[in-house]
Amino acid sequence: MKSKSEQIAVIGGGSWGTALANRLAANDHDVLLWAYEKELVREINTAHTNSLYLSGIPLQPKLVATGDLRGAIDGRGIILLVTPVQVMRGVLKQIAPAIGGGTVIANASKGIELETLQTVSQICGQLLPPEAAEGYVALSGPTFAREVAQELPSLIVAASRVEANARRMQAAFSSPQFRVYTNNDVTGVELGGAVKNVIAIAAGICDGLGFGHNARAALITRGLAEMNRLGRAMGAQPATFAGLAGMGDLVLTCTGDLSRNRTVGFKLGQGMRLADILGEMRMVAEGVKTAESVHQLALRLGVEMPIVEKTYQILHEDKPAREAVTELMARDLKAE
Ligand SMILES: NC(=O)C1=CN([C@@H]2O[C@H](COP(=O)(O)OP(=O)(O)OC[C@H]3O[C@@H](n4cnc5c(N)ncnc54)[C@H](O)[C@@H]3O)[C@@H](O)[C@H]2O)C=CC1
Ligand SMILES: O=C(CO)COP(=O)(O)O
Repeated sequence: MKSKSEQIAVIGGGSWGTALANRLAANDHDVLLWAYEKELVREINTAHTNSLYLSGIPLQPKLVATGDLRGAIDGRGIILLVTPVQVMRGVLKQIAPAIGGGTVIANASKGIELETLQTVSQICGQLLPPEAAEGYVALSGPTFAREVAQELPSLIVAASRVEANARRMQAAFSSPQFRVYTNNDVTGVELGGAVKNVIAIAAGICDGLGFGHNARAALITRGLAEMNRLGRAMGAQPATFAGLAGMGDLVLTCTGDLSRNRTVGFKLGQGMRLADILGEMRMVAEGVKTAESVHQLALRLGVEMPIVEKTYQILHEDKPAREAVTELMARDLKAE
């Protein structure tokens, strides 16, 4: 299965941007990776490694990095966004004037902008030409960057309202180890990726408190119910949440030790302070800010999301984790 060679810009040289750029380069596409850190540009181009975010993984020698954001997108048919969501608008504003309507814009980042409560597709809708925004592709699923970079079998969803664009991303990425499904539910795929990070923090807290397997399984299941409720209020298709970008990613991130969000929660559950946890991390745990975004969205839309609410209170209002769990368990008894 060999796709036509594409000219692709990947915006964001963190672990996921690098793993995806490497996957595309392995498929013989012409890939230019924009990295924020100058030393990383040099390292990727000379040593073909990314020791800051993906240590120990040899990268494709043909993968080229640049520190020039505007130059990175010049002449590229596909632009793949992979910066943390909270800086996405600032990055997009710099390149938006140079993006033509025919360019395919894809995004692999997971979260909701705190200031506006918008998803990345909504941000693109504000900043990009209508044709580019309409053809937006959301990439999401259970995919730890390190495992994708190690070429371990992984599955992901490419969702777009323009089917040809979802198929184009599917063809560009697919390999015997990387299987891409298409989907047309952009909202559902984006919400799945954003909400699961918050529930993963909650699952980490639960494990850090030593609450056992029953509690974790219950949290994943009720977390999925909350994801579904928010999705329904925002026009997503319920079936999406039973798929890779919903259940799949929720299970991965709530149970996998490679998850940064789960790790933040685990340390909180063990009694560490959030500021100290984040102070030790170079990488991003999107769920920390997205907990507040999703909590605000739920309030605005009148959607009941008790796990998200308690996670937000633990993270941002200093609520003791044990107290939050006691409150969750004491909620009115009801039918499932
Ligand atoms: N790492 C993973 O396994 C996966 C990550 N994601 C998502 O991908 C997105 C990017 O995460 P990672 O690649 O993991 O990042 P990372 O945590 O590995 O690295 C942080 C990234 O943020 C960039 N950055 C920091 N400050 C910046 C600024 N002011 N402007 C622009 N860039 C800045 C850094 O250059 C680096 O690329 C997130 O939304 C994450 O949820 C999605 C699937 C898998
Ligand atoms: O989204 C991810 C896997 O699908 C990565 O999760 P973390 O950001 O929690 O590491």
